[in-house]
Amino acid sequence: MAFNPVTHVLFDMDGLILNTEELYTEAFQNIVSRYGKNYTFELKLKLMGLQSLETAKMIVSELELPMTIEEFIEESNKQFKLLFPEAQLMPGAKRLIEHFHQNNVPIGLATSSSKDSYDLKVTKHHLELFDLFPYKTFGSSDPEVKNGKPHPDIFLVSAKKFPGNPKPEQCLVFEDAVNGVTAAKAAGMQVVMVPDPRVPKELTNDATLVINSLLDFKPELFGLPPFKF
Ligand SMILES: O=c1[nH]cc([C@@H]2O[C@H](COP(=O)(O)O)[C@@H](O)[C@H]2O)c(=O)[nH]1
Ligand SMILES: [Mg+2]
Repeated sequence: MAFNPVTHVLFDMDGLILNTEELYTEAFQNIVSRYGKNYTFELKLKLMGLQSLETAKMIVSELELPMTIEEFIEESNKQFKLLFPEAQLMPGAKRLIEHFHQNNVPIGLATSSSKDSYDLKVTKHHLELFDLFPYKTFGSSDPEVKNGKPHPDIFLVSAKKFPGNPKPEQCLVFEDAVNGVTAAKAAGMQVVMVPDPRVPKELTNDATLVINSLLDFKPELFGLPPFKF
């Protein structure tokens, strides 16, 4: 399959740059275990990439938790404070972000996380890397992002921040989540998916390209500067 050349790149964060998907699973399992429930991967698949309020609503209702949305959010925040500061980088993320930076490819962050959640995940260990993103959009706290992924809003808002006003087809998105891939396609962008190995293959079909790890990405496929070694 032939890919179209691009000039700009947008990165998802959770599960793509940082291993925070594992940490979300741990955080939510810790809460729902109190009620003898399971935070299954099937449920997680549906809400990965959604805005945080939507996520909380869905978990409380699908698992029929005997607590309010507000209580669930409060308990989640306690878990996140413990777990997120130790988030680790996913394989190849640092190499790829630094490569684009060094080669003057404009990059933006398009995360569904709120700014507070981003701070918890990034401030302690990863500030230097995330400082390489001149443009960042926080989908759960940016009023311009009216609808979360799988709606296209976050990628359109993110693309608008680049100088020169690139068209959607000039932008390449990196995503791990099915909802993120749907959002990127709806925005008219090509999308490289790096899914969790548990994602059923038929749910990856909409991605322009599926790879196992960011280490496998070849920028020249999309007309971007290749790795020299
Ligand atoms: O197990 C989960 N995964 C992901 C999320 C949601 O996904 C968003 C992260 O998305 P992104 O990959 O766009 O940064 C978070 O804000 C969170 O609401 C979640 O709640 N639970
Ligand atoms: Mg993600």
